Amino acid sequence: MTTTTTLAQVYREHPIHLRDIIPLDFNSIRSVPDSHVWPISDDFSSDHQLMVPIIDLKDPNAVKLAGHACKTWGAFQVINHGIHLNLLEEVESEARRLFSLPTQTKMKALREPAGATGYGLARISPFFPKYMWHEGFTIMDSPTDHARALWPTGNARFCDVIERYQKQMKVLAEKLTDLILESLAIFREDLNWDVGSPSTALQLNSYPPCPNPNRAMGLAPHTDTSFLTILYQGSISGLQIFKQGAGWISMLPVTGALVVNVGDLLHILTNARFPSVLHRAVLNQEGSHRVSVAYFYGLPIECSVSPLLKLLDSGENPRYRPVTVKEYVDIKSKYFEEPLTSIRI
Ligand SMILES: C=C1C[C@]23C[C@H]1CC[C@H]2[C@@]12CCC[C@@](C)(C(=O)O1)[C@H]2[C@@H]3C(=O)O
Ligand SMILES: O=C(O)CCC(=O)C(=O)O
Ligand SMILES: [Fe+2]
Repeated sequence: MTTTTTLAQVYREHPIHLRDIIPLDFNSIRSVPDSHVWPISDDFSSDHQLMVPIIDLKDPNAVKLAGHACKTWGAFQVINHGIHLNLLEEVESEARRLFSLPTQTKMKALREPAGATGYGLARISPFFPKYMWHEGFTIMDSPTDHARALWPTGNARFCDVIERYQKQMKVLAEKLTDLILESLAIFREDLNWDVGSPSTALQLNSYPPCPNPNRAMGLAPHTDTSFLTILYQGSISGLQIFKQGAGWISMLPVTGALVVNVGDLLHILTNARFPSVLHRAVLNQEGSHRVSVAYFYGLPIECSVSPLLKLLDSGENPRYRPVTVKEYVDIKSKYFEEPLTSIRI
């Protein structure tokens, strides 16, 4: 019998300290403690007029537009993506219901130090000197075990909504992957992706109202360890992407739209032609409770990823050595800064 590693198992090999998992009790806090104060940055509230592209998936030019957006922005928003607004609203409302539970209930689903799923701070917390104004809930595969811990009875609605969302996100992620590959004139046969099923994860993010939103950080700058990420951010702004030469740019919410981010695996595959986008979440000035839902779509864990030779111009060398997804997740868990530099040739 062959045993296949899962994404959750890879993260299990990188345990983190409980103090980097347990969020603040945001309900009872009246001021920002020093542990959560970040240096003031003038670009917290970006006022750039630049607009990240919004692509209609039914547009006959969608392939070209997606390629251009990946190249120049590393992100775009999609409309007409086939996911009903109803389901988006349901998943947001289930996320809100979860994060509104009393702290001691949420602690029943706390992520274990050597675990990948459950309630807790973002995995990247240990890499920053200050804590984030954030609580998250990570789901890989089935939501049932954690849901039962939170709601011993009456968890059917949560599980039903999450499972429907996971299924539909997978279909959309595959559609977007085909679109992006087509923009590069790459066929699936050029790839070695048949070595297992895609590695996926669903992350519910919560940014509670903050007494001093300019001094705290929602989610610190990072790139996603995925091929692509599909994010639903509801109607409250907070997501910013970093654009070389322009700085931090707000990704303004568009009703029913989904944000697509280029992740590190697509970056490696395209030899940085489609660079993974640095992004962060800043806090809401009006004191609203922001919630977002991210679906990480990755390649099979045993899949080897390297720059596609077909994409290289004459004289262009591959910048990265081949890595398996497992190896890359390992590297990123150890060297959060510059993980891509550590695999440079
Ligand atoms: C499949 C993934 C992707 C993870 C790790 C694991 C589960 C949770 C994801 C996030 C979600 C929040 C931001 C991030 C940076 C974090 O801290 O946890 C993400 C990270 C990554 O993209 O690396
Ligand atoms: O909440 C957001 O807008 C960003 C979330 C994010 O970047 C993530 O979950 O990886
Ligand atoms: Fe992210």
